Amino acid sequence: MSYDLEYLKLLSKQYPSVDAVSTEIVNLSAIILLPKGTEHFLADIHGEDEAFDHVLRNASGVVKRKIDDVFMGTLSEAEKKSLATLVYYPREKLELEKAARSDQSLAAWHEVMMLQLVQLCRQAAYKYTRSKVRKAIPEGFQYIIEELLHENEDDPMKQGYYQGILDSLLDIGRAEDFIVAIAELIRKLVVDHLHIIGDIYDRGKGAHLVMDTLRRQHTVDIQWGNHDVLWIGAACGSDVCMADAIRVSLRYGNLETLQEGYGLNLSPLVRLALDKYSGSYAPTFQVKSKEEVLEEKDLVLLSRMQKAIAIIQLKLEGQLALRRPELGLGHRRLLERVDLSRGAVEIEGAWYPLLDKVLPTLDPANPYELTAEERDVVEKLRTSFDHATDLQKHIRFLVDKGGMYKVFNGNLLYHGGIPMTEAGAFETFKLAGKALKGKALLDRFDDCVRSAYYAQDPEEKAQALDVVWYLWCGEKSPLFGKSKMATFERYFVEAEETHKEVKNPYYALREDEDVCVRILSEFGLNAETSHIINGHVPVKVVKGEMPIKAGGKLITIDGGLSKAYQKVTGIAGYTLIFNSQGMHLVSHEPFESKTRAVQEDLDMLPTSVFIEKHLTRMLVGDTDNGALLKKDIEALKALLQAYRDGRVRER
Ligand SMILES: O=P(O)(O)OC[C@H]1O[C@](O)(COP(=O)(O)O)[C@@H](O)[C@@H]1O
Ligand SMILES: [Mn+2]
Repeated sequence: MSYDLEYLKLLSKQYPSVDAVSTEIVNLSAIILLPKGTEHFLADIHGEDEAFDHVLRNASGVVKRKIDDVFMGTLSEAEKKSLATLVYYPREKLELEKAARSDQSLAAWHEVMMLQLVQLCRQAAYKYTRSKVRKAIPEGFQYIIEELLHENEDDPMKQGYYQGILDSLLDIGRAEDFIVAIAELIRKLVVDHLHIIGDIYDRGKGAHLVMDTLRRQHTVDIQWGNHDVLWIGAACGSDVCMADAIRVSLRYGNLETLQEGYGLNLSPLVRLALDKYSGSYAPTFQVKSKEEVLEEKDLVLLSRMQKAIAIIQLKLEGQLALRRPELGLGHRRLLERVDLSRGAVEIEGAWYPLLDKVLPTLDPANPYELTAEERDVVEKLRTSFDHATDLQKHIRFLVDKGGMYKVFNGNLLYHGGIPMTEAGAFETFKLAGKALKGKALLDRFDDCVRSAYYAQDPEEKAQALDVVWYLWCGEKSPLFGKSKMATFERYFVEAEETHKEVKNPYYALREDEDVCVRILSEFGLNAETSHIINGHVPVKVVKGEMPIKAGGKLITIDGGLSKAYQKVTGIAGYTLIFNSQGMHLVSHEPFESKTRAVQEDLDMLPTSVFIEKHLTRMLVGDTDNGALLKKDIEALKALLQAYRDGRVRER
């Protein structure tokens, strides 16, 4: 490859001499020979912050495995568990020990723990360059940790020096801070890159806490799930997305995300609920699966609020279906098919009695029109969403770090599916008058989400926001992919056949290896070595379903990290781990609680489900980043040559 002289001159600003450029060439050439960093894949968190946090802290069992390796035969099982808890939750564990020990015993314990953590950290760091480890060390401890990692405490020449560092940390009261810092470093080193395959948001109470954790994560990418785009739409100005995001939260009694997390003011909705829905309501509006015991009167209020916002959602949804007929959401215009005098609704040609006939805000002549009071509620909620600083920060992060899909180190990651016909062809969908399918369709949807966030032109933004709603619940949405979202039917109709949401043919076809090969090729991947990593539909392990499909080409990792799904999966989530030696899928056992984890050294240790071992170790040079580094090395070599033959002068 030949390089433009101007480009080399520009590069010489960063590497101004033969020495500088040579050092960098040696450095990069060494890096590409190191084993690749470990990638972790998680999906379908659904707001379950404590289980998610634990899985991240214990690196899906990798931390415990490293402890077992390093301290085999030297520590008891109880000691190893206690050390593991210290790595996962250093602050909490330190507090517990402080309360339980005398000063003298505490100091002795600190010293032992510091030593053990350094040994463990060495093991976690061994496959990285010094420079990478240095950058990962928390502020304030760079020098000390680096020294300790690169000294051997058994070397008689260095013993005094090594011990001296630990003693002075104890002496000056910095032992606890040191332990917190090195535990954080260990956790960072074992998860080099995190991939989230969608649905951070939904029914669990802590999506906002998960988002905070993700923002602190050093490298992460997110493939949006349908619940995530619902919140993106809600935060960017779509009132129908906002109404539905609130409705789902209330349905699961999740006020934490709305109120504590984002400080959203729900009082206008409370007033509407009390004013219009103070009578009886169908049991389908009752709060589902709330663990904490709420008082009866609170539950009743939540149900009434849920009903009030559900009606607003159904009206706004009808308006959207009318203003964007091209999205094919006409079948969701159900309020116009409600006959209050008969107390029934017509769905696909059949009449069903309404489970709840108290619809005081419904005007049969204008079924999709909000009443003045409803309009006022929507406006006030909108103001609240627009001004929710933390929500807006989270959504910006979600948009910037997220996408419809990702191609990363030979794998294709997406939440739902690629819309397909029964015959197995990529199904087309028209967006802005253009029929699109496969990768092009996903790319266009991706653009729409970004426009929903960034577009300045109000009409462009409004169009994009309606597409975001479609992504949440549309039949040909790659993130949803079911014939309908039967929200109305679930609330108002008893007949179960109306609740059925028929999945896109993709979900059956993905069992077929040829189909997966075609999908991988569509995204420019070599199907021989690549995998599709999928979420969205919980794997029914209890019914014998396997997460590995299509001869290993597709791995679906929605294992029910969320408690709501554990009945169908029978496990408590999956993590896929992709390190230099291959791919490893593990399943988790249910997580009790952070409190019990800290107090009883309870862990959430995984069971191995599937392993695909590489014949040779995969090196940094074999990764996407490695390919970029190799290009950099070529350019640097050209610069070195240019210095040598005088075309570029050293600075
Ligand atoms: O159990 P609920 O609250 O009615 O929610 C069910 C809804 O959730 C969905 O399953 C969507 O959520 P997922 O993306 O997690 O599957 C819809 O298909 C369905 O209508
Ligand atoms: Mn989903």
